[in-house]
Amino acid sequence: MDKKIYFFDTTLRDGEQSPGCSMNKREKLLLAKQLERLGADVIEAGFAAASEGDFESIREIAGEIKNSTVAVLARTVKSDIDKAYEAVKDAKKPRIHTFIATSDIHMKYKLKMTPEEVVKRAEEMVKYASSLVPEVEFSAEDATRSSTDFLAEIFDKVILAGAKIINIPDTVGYMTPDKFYEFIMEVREKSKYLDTVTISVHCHNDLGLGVANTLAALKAGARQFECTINGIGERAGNAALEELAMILKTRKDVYDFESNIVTEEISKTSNLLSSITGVYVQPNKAIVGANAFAHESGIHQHGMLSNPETYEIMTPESIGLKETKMVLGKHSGRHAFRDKIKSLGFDLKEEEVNEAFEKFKELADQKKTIYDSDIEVILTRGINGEDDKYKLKRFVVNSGNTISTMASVLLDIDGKEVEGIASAGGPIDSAIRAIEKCLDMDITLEDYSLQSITEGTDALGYATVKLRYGDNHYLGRDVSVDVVEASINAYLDAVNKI
Ligand SMILES: CC(=O)SCCNC(=O)CCNC(=O)[C@H](O)C(C)(C)COP(=O)(O)OP(=O)(O)OC[C@H]1O[C@@H](n2cnc3c(N)ncnc32)[C@H](O)[C@@H]1OP(=O)(O)O
Ligand SMILES: CC(C)C(=O)C(=O)O
Repeated sequence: MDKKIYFFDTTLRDGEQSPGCSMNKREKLLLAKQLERLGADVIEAGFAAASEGDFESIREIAGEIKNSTVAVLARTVKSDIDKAYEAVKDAKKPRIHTFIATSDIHMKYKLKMTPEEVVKRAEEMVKYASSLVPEVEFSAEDATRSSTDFLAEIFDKVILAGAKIINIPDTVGYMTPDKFYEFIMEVREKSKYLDTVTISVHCHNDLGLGVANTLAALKAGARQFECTINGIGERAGNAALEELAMILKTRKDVYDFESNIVTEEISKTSNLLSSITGVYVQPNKAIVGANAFAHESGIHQHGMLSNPETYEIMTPESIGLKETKMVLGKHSGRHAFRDKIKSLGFDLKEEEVNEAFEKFKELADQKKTIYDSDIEVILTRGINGEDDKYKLKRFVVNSGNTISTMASVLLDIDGKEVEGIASAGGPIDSAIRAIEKCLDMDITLEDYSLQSITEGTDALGYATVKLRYGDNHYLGRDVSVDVVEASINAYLDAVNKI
């Protein structure tokens, strides 16, 4: 059998049926162009009869896209097909995709048509669409809850009427991989002509099996997949294009097929869709999630640094990412920490690395995410201070909107404990005054500033203090997630310099 797999992307049609994923004309065109760069064989641009806006978007996409087929969806209704034709007639490679439901429940309750009427309608409309464009696809909606005898019958009729692609959608995501394989094989056996056209599948993800069912269909002879970027689509979505593309690439030993997908465009396409719709994928989403190529735990990071294949079956470059992310956090070890230090340009002795590592672990216990700037601060500020004469032992600040602020600071001054208590404008002011009470020195606070230097509400506060003592000026700095602590230590840093 043919080894070529046709990727039919329906992000702009079924994907757009996801609540919150509507796109305007400009956005649809932007995405269509990116899908073309990604190598989608077919781009289903929309449902022309749905609205004037959708019609116009499809028309514009049809005029711009040259390398992919531009498909448009239509019910087996003449006016839908006319509208669909008007929308894609200028495309270099147009396709009309028409569908009608074939399961008993859909025919009886939704269409209110007999099976005979459904077959007749499908046959007539496929014939009509085939008189307009060279490529017509027919879908049997809710195929997987339809009788295989009935499917074989309707497929044979529409193939004779001109359908070139027959789609077997798992409309409600009811299939399991083994069952879907058997189902397709059974329809193929019962149909006279199905093997003369391209078999397609369109799997929904209601049971989380969209991709698995698509792969089973591939084994059963399907050669076109209908899928969407990030797996968006009606209800739980459709089979995710990026997952299918990377499965075919990574497990070529199991699925020896060819496709046109340029996998290096995957990350870009996924990001573009998210930024257009505002619907972002969960961090652990396969292939395109923020954590798909990120490692936090020490044992994994050590393995990755020794040989990336220890924990990665695909390279980040293969989906268009620059590199694997080594996320430093409380599960990280010295190997990754040392590597990060080097990449930030620091050349430290082993004892300094160990000392900084301890500080980093302390910080990681307090902060969810450790940014490069956090590490830089630890490296520039956090690895000295042991020989200081003035050290903070403890501080307590009482503050609120209905009480006056009170700070108590306990210092270790040359091995002796000295406590100061003060009440002033706010927590930082009170703490500084409390320190001043501990010191028998004529110091003037000339300047003070506090900056958030990392991200998030748990960001590190960077305090800078400028003191005058005699004729000289002394600068002190410190950093902490607690801004009062950072301020006290910055003050003491300057005092120690005195
Ligand atoms: C499984 C899928 O994803 S199928 C695609 C689903 N996508 C969409 O529905 C998005 C676009 N749809 C729309 O904008 C609207 O539904 C329209 C414009 C197509 C039709 O709107 P309305 O005329 O107001 O009809 P409404 O949507 O309420 O009902 C659907 C009608 O189409 C009929 N119908 C449904 N599917 C088909 C079909 N494949 N072929 C023929 N008729 C169909 C229904 O029986 C119903 O007919 P009725 O109005 O005579 O009762
Ligand atoms: C129109 C068809 C292909 C569809 O979207 C479905 O059955 O889910």
